[in-house]
Amino acid sequence: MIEAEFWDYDSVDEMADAVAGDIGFIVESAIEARGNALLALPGGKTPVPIYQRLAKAELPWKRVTIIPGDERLVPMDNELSNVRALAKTFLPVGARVIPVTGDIADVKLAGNSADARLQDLPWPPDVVLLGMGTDGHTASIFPGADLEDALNAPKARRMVGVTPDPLPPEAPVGRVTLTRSAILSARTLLIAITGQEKRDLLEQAIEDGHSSKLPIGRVLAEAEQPIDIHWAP
Ligand SMILES: O=C1O[C@H](COP(=O)(O)O)[C@@H](O)[C@H](O)[C@H]1O
Repeated sequence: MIEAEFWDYDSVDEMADAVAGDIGFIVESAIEARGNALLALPGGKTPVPIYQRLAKAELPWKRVTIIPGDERLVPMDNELSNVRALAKTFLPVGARVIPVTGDIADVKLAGNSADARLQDLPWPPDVVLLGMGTDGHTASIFPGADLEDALNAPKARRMVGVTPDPLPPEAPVGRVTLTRSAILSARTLLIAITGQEKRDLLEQAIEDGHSSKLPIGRVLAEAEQPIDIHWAP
C-alpha cells in the first residue's frame, strides 16, 4: 500500500515556496546530523520556481551536493541538459553540482559511467525530488524496452542508461536515470507536479500500484516510506 499524501496549493508560486521551504529544512537537519546534504533533483520546467526560491535560502551551501536525478544525453551547454539548469541556479550560491554524464554517446555506457560517478558519493540522498511527464515517466524511467532495467536493476545500482520509446518530443534523446531502488533509497521522497492532467494520472497510478501501466506507478508501488506529493493547478 503506497502511503502518499497530497498537498494542494492555489498557485505554482505557493507550491514553490512550500517545497523550497521543506527542502531547506531537510538540508539544515541533514547538515546538523551528518555534516553534509545530498539532493537529487529533477529536470524539466515544473521545478524551476522551486529552485529559484531554494537558492535564496540562507543555507550552508558549501556542504550541499546536488545531482540531477536524471539526465538527457546532450552536451552540458545544451538547454535540454538537466544539470545545466541546476548549475546555473546553485553554483553561484556555493553548492557542489555534479554532472552525471560526459560526452559518451552510447546510452548503456553513459549509464555505467553515471553509476560509477554516483558510487563515489555518500549515499542515500537526503531528498529525491521527482517530477512526472504527461506520459507517466518519472526521473527518466520511461515506457520502452529499457523500463525493466531501470525498475529492476540490482539494489546497489544507482543509475542506468535508457532509450525512451517513444522518444518524448520535447527532448527526443537517450537518457540516464536513477534506478527505482536508488530513488526509493531516499531519506525523503517528494513529488512536485502541476495541472489536472498530471494529477489524475498520478492518482490513478497510485491506485493501480504494481499493475500500473505508468512508470511512476511501478516506481511508487515499491515505496516503503511515506511520499509527499505537492500539486498546483
Ligand atoms: O524529461 C523530463 O521530464 C520530467 C517532467 O518535466 P516537466 O517539464 O513536465 O516538469 C522531469 O521530471 C525529468 O527530470 C525530465 O528529464
